[in-house]
Amino acid sequence: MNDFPVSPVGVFGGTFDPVHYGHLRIAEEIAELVGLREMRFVPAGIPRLRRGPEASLEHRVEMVRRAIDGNSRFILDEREVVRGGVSYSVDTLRELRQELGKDIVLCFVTGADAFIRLAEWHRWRELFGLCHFIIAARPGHLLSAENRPSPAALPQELEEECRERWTSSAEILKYAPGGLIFTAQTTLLDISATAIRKRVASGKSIRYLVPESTRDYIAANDLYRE
Ligand SMILES: Nc1ncnc2c1ncn2[C@@H]1O[C@H](COP(=O)(O)OP(=O)(O)OP(=O)(O)O)[C@@H](O)[C@H]1O
Ligand SMILES: O=C(O)c1ccc[n+]([C@@H]2O[C@H](COP(=O)([O-])O)[C@@H](O)[C@H]2O)c1
Repeated sequence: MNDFPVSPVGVFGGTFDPVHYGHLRIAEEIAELVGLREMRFVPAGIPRLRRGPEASLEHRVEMVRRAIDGNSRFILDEREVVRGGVSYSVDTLRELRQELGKDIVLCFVTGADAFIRLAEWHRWRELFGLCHFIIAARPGHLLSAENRPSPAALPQELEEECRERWTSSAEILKYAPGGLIFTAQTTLLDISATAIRKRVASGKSIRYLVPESTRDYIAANDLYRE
């Protein structure tokens, strides 16, 4: 426990194939709501538990770099692509804790769809010793009346591990380096990278789903065309 509030650091891991306004908007709202001193966008090298990605690592990183440019709280953290190979969040969080210190508050951001699969992650129980989780609702993965993923959506071992960790107070997160789970009431945006890739492949517009920098980059590099 920290004796005084510590301004947390957000860690937003993703495949970002490509980054879109769903990511950017929840990152902005969570940074504001939780009072993050920074939000680190961490593009995955080779992501676990999914096929792909379609765009190369360099392209995905570059799209994130351009999309967050100009937001002083948003930072590109390239450690997973530099590390190479399959990306394990436990390695990333361990490194960050070592660099930033044992008292720093780390908040790992996930959409509800990603969180319900947490028990499939590498050394997943260790994650709670390293960070808090901030869950963003996502259309199709709505939250229960208690503002959590419905217990029925969580596998039993995850539900049990989470049971004593839920908090409805963003303020309380600042007093412990990790171990709690908070659901953020962010704007529901039905935007996914899958739908964006499909739209590009079929020659449809992606304007207003992604920043203009991302749209320009995809066009200039001929990404996601079949
Ligand atoms: N529209 C959204 N609302 C809330 N969370 C989101 C949204 N889009 C992505 N996320 C979350 O952001 C993180 C990174 O997402 P990712 O880069 O895989 O994008 P995606 O749109 O889910 O991609 P794909 O469609 O390729 O699976 C995940 O935790 C995911 O749940
Ligand atoms: O560490 C793991 O085993 C692990 C398994 C699946 C996903 N993750 C992380 O979760 C984040 C979101 O993943 P994704 O596939 O939804 O883009 C991203 O940072 C991934 O590296 C991590």
